[in-house]
Amino acid sequence: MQDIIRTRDLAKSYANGHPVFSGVAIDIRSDERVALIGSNGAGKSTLLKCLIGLLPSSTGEIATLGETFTATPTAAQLNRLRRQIGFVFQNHGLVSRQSVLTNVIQGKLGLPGSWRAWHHSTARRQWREEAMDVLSEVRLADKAASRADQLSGGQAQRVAIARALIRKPKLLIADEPAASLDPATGRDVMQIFSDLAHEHGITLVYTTHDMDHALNYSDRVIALKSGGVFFDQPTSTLTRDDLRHVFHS
Ligand SMILES: Nc1ncnc2c1ncn2[C@@H]1O[C@H](COP(=O)(O)OP(=O)(O)OP(=O)(O)O)[C@@H](O)[C@H]1O
Repeated sequence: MQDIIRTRDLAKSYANGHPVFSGVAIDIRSDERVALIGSNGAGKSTLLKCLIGLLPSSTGEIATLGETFTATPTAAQLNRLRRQIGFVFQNHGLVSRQSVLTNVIQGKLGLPGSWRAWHHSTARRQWREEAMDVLSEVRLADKAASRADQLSGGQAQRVAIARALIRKPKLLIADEPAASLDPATGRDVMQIFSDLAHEHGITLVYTTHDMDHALNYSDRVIALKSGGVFFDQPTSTLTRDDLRHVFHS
């Protein structure tokens, strides 16, 4: 299987000099679903951002989606990376006064011809159809005409997943996608996320503090602790006890 993300000897310190992590070597392959875990401040978000070129790393090499760079990608590399990546964050980031359909079509922004994605009325018919297809996949086709601020937290997060999917990404990056949801809704969102990534052959990398979300929706878990990778293992080989060691000294 092809490597989607590969790092060697990756380190990151912020301007204050405190190293967040060092010596990070990971290989994430095509179609894998990877949970990135670690305590608060372990460096999960920092690592995610470095991997996709949104933050400069301090030393080491990164190859993401075939773009190899040290510290930061070039503007052209960043452009190519953005076109192939879908993002979902803890706060869904929908435009509250716009319809669900418009929000999903806006997932096309940044792709060629995307000025037409500002509103569903100017979008290509094909994009409106694609938006309805991805809304069906997250079971929200009946909410297409609703305003985004009329949705529950779980529904909003499902729309955010649809908005990421319409980009037809090779890589989906999700920073704590279920952190603000109640347990049942969080499981529902993670299941949809994990199933759709698998069905579409998209590599999924998500961060979580929830041991069940790490164990139930991934193929592999990478744990950060004490400034480096504590373990990197197939999920099938891990127990809750292994995960507990990540969160306790
Ligand atoms: N912009 C910044 N400038 C300086 N230090 C930062 C900055 N962003 C994060 N840090 C520090 O880097 C470390 C890692 O932060 P990061 O947010 O990556 O951790 P995390 O594992 O994602 O945490 P959480 O689970 O709380 O979201 C923390 O000590 C944090 O205070």
